[in-house]
Amino acid sequence: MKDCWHAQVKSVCQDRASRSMGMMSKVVMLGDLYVGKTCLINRFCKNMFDRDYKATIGVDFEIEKFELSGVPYSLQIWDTAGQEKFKCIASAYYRGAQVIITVFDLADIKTLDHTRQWLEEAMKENDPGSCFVFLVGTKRDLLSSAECRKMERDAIKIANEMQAEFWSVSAKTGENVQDLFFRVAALAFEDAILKEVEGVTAPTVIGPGGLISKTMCCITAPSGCV
Ligand SMILES: Nc1nc2c(ncn2[C@@H]2O[C@H](COP(=O)(O)OP(=O)(O)OP(=O)(O)O)[C@@H](O)[C@H]2O)c(=O)[nH]1
Repeated sequence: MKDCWHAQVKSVCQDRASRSMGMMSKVVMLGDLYVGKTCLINRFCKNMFDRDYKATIGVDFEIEKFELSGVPYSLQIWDTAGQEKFKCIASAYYRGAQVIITVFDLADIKTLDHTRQWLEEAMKENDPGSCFVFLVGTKRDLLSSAECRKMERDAIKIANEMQAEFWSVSAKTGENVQDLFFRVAALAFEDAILKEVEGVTAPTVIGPGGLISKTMCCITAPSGCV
């Protein structure tokens, strides 16, 4: 069965690769103003960090291109404004997300409390269970290791409630930023391929993903597949 699943995945990848047919997944970043959403995207997509704050007006997006198992693959990363006055514009872009990243500032506990509300808003526009959810604490560089561990304990509780994967990062130093987005890409890519493989039911939880770089990816079979 596992061999059969691998063969089907391989055939979908080969077919797409031979036809140079790309795949794309939509990622939506949300969270309070000033938590560092734009900086996180800029660190990953442009390897840059800007210490000056420029509020996002409504929404913005970046496309990051990869090649996974020979298949051209892109993440369309939507950066939404945290300011209340732009909420109605930004929420129009929540629909159809494969991945929702709720972002908070590790140095500001109230932004962590607000992540539940942000996720609730995003899930009004998406079907339950249709998205991978990440909870990401930013500005890790501003905290001592002890402060960081304390915040992370609180954040993990909320991540468990949200059924989200928790990551602690810094856009300033770049710590964990690339690993976070590679993990996002691996999960979203596996999910997109699974949906294409006929007769395979997508599992609720997908395994640890594969090793992924901008030029290669190794896909693991879902845990439910024997
Ligand atoms: N020290 C430190 N500062 C950061 C980090 N990430 C962002 N900042 C700073 O935090 C401020 C806000 O960052 P943005 O990325 O603009 O925040 P945002 O969440 O996109 O804000 P809105 O667009 O209003 O929703 C800026 O002054 C950044 O320089 C980080 O990892 N470490």
